[in-house]
Amino acid sequence: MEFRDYWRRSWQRWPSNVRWDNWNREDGTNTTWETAETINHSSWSKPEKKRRKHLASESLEIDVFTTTDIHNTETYLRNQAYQEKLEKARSEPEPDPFTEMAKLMAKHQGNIQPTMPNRNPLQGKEIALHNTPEPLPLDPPRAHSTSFNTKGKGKRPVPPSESEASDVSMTSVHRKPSQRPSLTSSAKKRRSRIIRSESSEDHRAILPPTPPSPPIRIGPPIKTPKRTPSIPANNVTAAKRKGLQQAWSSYAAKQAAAPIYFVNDIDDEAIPDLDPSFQYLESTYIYSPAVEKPSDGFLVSCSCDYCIEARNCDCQDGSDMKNPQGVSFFAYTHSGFFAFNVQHGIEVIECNKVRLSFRSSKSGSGSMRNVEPSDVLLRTHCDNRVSQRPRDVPIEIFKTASYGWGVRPTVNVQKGKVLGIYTGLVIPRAEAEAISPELSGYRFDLDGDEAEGIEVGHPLHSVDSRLYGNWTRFINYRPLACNNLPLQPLLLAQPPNISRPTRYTSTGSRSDLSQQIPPQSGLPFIAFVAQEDILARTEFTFDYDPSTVDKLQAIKSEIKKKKNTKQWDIAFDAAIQGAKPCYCGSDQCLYLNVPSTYYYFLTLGFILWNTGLVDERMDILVFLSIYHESPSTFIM
Ligand SMILES: C[S@@+](CC[C@H](N)C(=O)[O-])C[C@H]1O[C@@H](n2cnc3c(N)ncnc32)[C@H](O)[C@@H]1O
Repeated sequence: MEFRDYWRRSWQRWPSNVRWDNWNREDGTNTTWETAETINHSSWSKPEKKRRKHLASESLEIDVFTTTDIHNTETYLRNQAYQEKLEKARSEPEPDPFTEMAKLMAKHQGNIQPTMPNRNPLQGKEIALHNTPEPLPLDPPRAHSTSFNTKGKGKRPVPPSESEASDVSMTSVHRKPSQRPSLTSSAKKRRSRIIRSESSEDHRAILPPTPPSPPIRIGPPIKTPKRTPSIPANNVTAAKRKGLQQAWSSYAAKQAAAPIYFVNDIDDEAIPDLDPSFQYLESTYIYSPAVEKPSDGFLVSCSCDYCIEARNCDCQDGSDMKNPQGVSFFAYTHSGFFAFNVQHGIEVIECNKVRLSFRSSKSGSGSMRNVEPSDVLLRTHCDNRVSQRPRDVPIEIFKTASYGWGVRPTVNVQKGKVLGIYTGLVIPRAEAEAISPELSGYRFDLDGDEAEGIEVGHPLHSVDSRLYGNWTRFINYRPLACNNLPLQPLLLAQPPNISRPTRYTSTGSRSDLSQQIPPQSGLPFIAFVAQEDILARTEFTFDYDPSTVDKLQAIKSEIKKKKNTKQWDIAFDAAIQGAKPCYCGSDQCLYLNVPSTYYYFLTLGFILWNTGLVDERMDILVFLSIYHESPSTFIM
C-alpha cells in the first residue's frame, strides 16, 4: 500500500469531532464523535460478490423444514391412549382408600414401603408399593418440540397437565413393577417401538419417540425472543391470574388440549376484562335459543377405515374441493398441515365420527342417511379430521403495550399448523347486528362470504365471544395491506401471520356427535391456520377482513377517476375525529371502530352518493363496510 493510501485509510478510521450548534448535554458539552469505519462494499472482489449472490439465492431455494408432523401424530396417539386409560379406569372398581393412603405415605416418607393386601380383584396377590413406580410405556413425557429447533438442544418437554399427571400415578401404582397391564393394539405398537429401543439402547426406553431429523437452515440463525421478566405481581393479582390460568387450562385439558397461560409484563392488570359469567369453550359452540341447531342426522358419513384419499371418501362427494377433472382432494397434507389449496369462500368438509357399517354401505344406501347409533364407530386413521384434533400449541395470553391483551404461542409454530377454533355463542345475524359497534369486536359472521350478495338457503348467523369463548377472542388485528387514508397508495404493513378464518370446517372438533355440523348448514366452525413459520412468543395476528385491500383499491381508483375529492376531504376530516390509531405497524392506518366514526362514514357515504362519486348504492354500502371491522354488518 502506498503511503498516501495508508494515510488516507488511517485518517478515515480516525474519529472526527462534531460540534452541535443547538444542542448540548447537561454538563454543557456539545461534542459527538463520528468514525468512517463502515464496511466499504464496493471493495468486494468479483469472485466474492459472485459467491455471496450464489449463497443468497441458494438459501431461498432450500426447503427448510421437514414434513413429519410430530405434533399431530403425537397428540392423536396420546389422546387415543388417554381415552383407553380413562375407559379402563372407569371399568375398574373405585380405588381403595387404604391403598391411596399408603400410596401417599410412601410418597412422602422416603423409603417406607408398606405392603398392603391388594383389594383389586384384577391383580390377585399382594403387591408392594414403591416410591418411584415404573413409568408406563404409554406415557412418555409430552414434548412440545418443533422443527425450528435445529440441534434439538434446549428442547424442554412441557410438563404434563395436572389431570394427566394424576392419571399417570393412578394407573401405575396398583401393580408390581414386573406386571404389565394388557395393552390395546395401539398401545402395543408403541410398546414394541419402545422395546426395540430398550434392547438396542439403554436409557432411551422411557424417552419420547425420536424427533424427526433436524431442519437445515441456511442463513442467519433465528433467534427466539427472550422473555422480559414479569413485573412482580402482588399476591392478589398473582392469585387472580393463576386462578384464571388454572381454570382455562383445566377446561382445555378436558379436551386433551395444551395449557393456557396469562402474562403481563406491561402493567399490574391481573387478567383481561371478562364478564364474571364468562365460560371457556375450547372447541365447541353454545347455541342461543333463537338458533335452530343443525340435526346430526344429516351428517355425511363415509365407509373408509383409513381416510387417506379424498376420492375414496364418500363424505367428500358434496365438497367443492375438486380438481378440474372433478376429483376430490383434502385440505391437509398427510402430516396434518393445512395445504393452502382451498379457494376463498370454499368450505372444507372434514370427516366426522360417523362411519357407515359395511352392511349398510354394501346395501347401497348411499352416503347421506340418518345416523343410527350402531353406525358410530371409531375410525382407525383419518387424514381429514385435523381441526378436530386437540390443540397441542400452548398459548400465552399477554398484555400488549398498546391494544389490550393479545395472543402468542409458547413454542415455534410451523406454517400450515391448524391452531384452534373460534368458539362462542351462536346467535342469529339480526341479533348480532343489534350489538353496539364497540362490543362487536368479539363477533364473527359465520357465513361472511355467502353474505356478500350470494343467495343463501339458510338463515345467517354470527358467533359472539363476549360471554363464551376461548383464547382466539384475544387475537388482534393486522391488515394485509394498510392505509385507509384517501388517495394515498396502499402501504404494505408487516403482514399478519395467521390466516383469516375462511377455512370453514363443517364437522365439529369433539368426538361428541352433537358437536358435528353437517356441511352447508351455515354453521361451520372457523379454524385458524399459521400462514407462515411463527417463532415462539411472536404475537398471532390476522386480518379481520382481507378483502378490504381490493375494495380500497377499487374505491380509490374510482375516486381518482372522478377527480372530485372536495367532499371526500371534508367528510374524511370529520370521520377521523374519534378514530384510534391502528397498531398494525403502519403509521398511516386508523382503527375506525367507534360509533361516531360509523355515523360519520354513513354521512360520507351519502355525500359521495349524492355527488356521484360512487355510482350505485351497493358500492356505498361496501365502501362503508370497509371501515368497520365487521364488514358484513352493513352489506344488505
Ligand atoms: C378481538 S378483540 C382482540 C383482543 C383485545 N385486544 C382485548 O384485549 O380484548 C378486538 C379488539 O382489540 C382492539 N384491537 C385489535 N387489533 C387492533 C389494532 N390493530 N389496532 C387497534 N386496536 C386493535 C380493538 O379494540 C378491537 O375491538
